[in-house]
Amino acid sequence: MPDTETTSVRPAILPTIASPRDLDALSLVETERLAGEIRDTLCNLVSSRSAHFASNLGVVELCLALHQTFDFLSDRLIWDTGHQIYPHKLVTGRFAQFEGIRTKGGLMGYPNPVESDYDLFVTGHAGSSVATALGLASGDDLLRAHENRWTVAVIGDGAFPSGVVYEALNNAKAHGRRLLIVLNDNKMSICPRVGGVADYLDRLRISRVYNGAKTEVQRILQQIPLLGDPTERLLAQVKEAAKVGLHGGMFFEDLGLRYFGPIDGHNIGLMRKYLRMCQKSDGPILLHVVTEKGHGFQPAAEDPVTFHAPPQFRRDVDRVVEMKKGGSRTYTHAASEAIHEALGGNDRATVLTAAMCQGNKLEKLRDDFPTRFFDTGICEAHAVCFAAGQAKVGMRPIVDIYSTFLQRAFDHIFQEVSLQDLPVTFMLDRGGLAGPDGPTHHGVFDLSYMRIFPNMVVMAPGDEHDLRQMLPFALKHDHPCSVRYPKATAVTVEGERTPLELGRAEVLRHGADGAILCGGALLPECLAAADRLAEQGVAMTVVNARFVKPLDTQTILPLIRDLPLIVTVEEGALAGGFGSAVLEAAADAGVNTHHVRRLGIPDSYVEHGEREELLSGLGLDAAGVTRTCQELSSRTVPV
Ligand SMILES: Cc1ncc(C[n+]2csc(CCOP(=O)(O)OP(=O)(O)O)c2C)c(N)n1
Ligand SMILES: CC(=O)[C@@H](O)[C@H](O)COP(=O)(O)O
Ligand SMILES: [Mg+2]
Repeated sequence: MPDTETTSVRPAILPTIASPRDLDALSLVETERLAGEIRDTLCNLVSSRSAHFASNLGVVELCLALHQTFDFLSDRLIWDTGHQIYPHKLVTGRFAQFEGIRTKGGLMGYPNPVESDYDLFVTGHAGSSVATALGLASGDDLLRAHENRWTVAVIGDGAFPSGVVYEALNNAKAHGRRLLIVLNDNKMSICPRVGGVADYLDRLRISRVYNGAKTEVQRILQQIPLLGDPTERLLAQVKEAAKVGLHGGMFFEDLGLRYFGPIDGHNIGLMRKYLRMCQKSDGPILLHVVTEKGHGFQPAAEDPVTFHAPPQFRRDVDRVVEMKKGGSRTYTHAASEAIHEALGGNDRATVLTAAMCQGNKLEKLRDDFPTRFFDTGICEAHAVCFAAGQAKVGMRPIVDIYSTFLQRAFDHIFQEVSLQDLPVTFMLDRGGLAGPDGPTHHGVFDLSYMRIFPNMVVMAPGDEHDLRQMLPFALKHDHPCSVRYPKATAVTVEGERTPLELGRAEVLRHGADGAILCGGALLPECLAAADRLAEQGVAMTVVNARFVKPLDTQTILPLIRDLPLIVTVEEGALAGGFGSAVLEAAADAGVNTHHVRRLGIPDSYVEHGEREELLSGLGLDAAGVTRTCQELSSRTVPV
């Protein structure tokens, strides 16, 4: 791709903002100018690498209004999910480091308390902000009520249907005396938001009740000065307005929250007035703010799906000149094609996504099988129960989901699926290191958490060839199954392959000096390591385990018994993963394991960076596997 065509002017105000308190000196006009500079900075960033974009463009004014109203060194702020945190980072002292965001060693693409006191939790999963904020508000109330600190949760309309939000709303009246929930409604999740809550929010935008309230609240707000004077007397009138039911949002009101809005989330002056009104009031409050995802950059506003996290692109002012092409074919493509074939060949097969239609490349499935495609919204627990229900009555649901997000549904995998022994198939995408999204998105626990459930078959394809066989296998198997694959280019290992059989591994190389047992898609790395070692005269056996459960003990145990060194390899947590399964099986069979080494993710969180560099740092690339085998072979003790 040619060099970026930079059309932006150097920011003048943004570099002077060392902390949000520097925003206090800005006039409204200067604040609006700053909003433009922030947008320009965001545009420049995605000219050099893929990053979350449209969501950030949409919250620039909201972010500025919040920081100009509250002091988030004492008040508390949580951005739900955290993918829209870039403007916040830019005004909380991180402008100078911003260029390196999402690169190894650079700023995280999500909130990170290590970077700033303005970030409270490392997050990346959606929906938890309201509950966490309620806890903060409650704790502050218990510990320092006299300080009148406010807690603000900003949550998007995509995240808002998450079940945990309602669990928190249910408690909000009791504990949220100084809780403000800002509902950022841009009519979008990554794809258009779906479901009854979305419909309700749409109705709130247009209801006549709301229009009446708007007029009334506007009248009161007109009397609230932008800066300075106390507003208590006016709030009494707002309370009255609420009492007589002039507001929309009765659902929230009935739960004990005060509902204000919807208001224009790109009008900084108006938002500051509303926020000040909230600040002078009692919580819990829900402020409904309407924004446009991609605001300020026309192509993103017109196509927020593509521009949620677009590939690198070159722009000319408000125009995309060139967008980096799609790149290589990934395991996600392979899985999506396999699911398409499955639905095509089996009327009982359905596919479920929890708001990741785009990420899982399910658009074609959605269009070709509209009655058997289900988007539950960001509601993973619901998706799993829903799948269990479908399976119970004879369907063959495929839950296509990121490994990390399925963690939300742990208890339902246990109770609704595994305990009932229902034939639900989990296609676990991003099983492994997710790259620039970092620790919130790395899918490194699924082998450990899936393996513990009775009835569950746990598969880890070594390559695309395996993956393509595993889905049809799962759909024929009358029990729960999972198939996990990484966010990586799909590879097919050359040579003759053995057909897939339950609980059977595949031996791809034979060698008497040791064995590499591979549990998943690092298989090409293991084969490359074996090649390098062969060049040095070390002949390694390479096993493609395919099944982490049931484990092929028939193949694996004799190797451990007979060969002088064994290395297990997996792109997952060592605790409880594939290597653990191998050690457990050996221990249970009384086989000595002193010469077994496990390679995988250690007991710590892996930072963000490109997947390849992270794998290399963990010794999980061909060079690392080779190194481990060399080290072991040089101090091999006879078995
Ligand atoms: C538990 C969980 N599931 C799925 C995702 C993937 N995801 C990230 S952002 C997003 C859409 C969020 O929509 P919204 O909250 O409205 O924010 P917007 O991008 O519109 O600003 C989704 C589905 C996630 N981060 N966490
Ligand atoms: C914020 C979020 O959770 C998603 O936008 C995620 O970053 C998508 O990841 P992929 O790029 O791997 O689909
Ligand atoms: Mg949204």
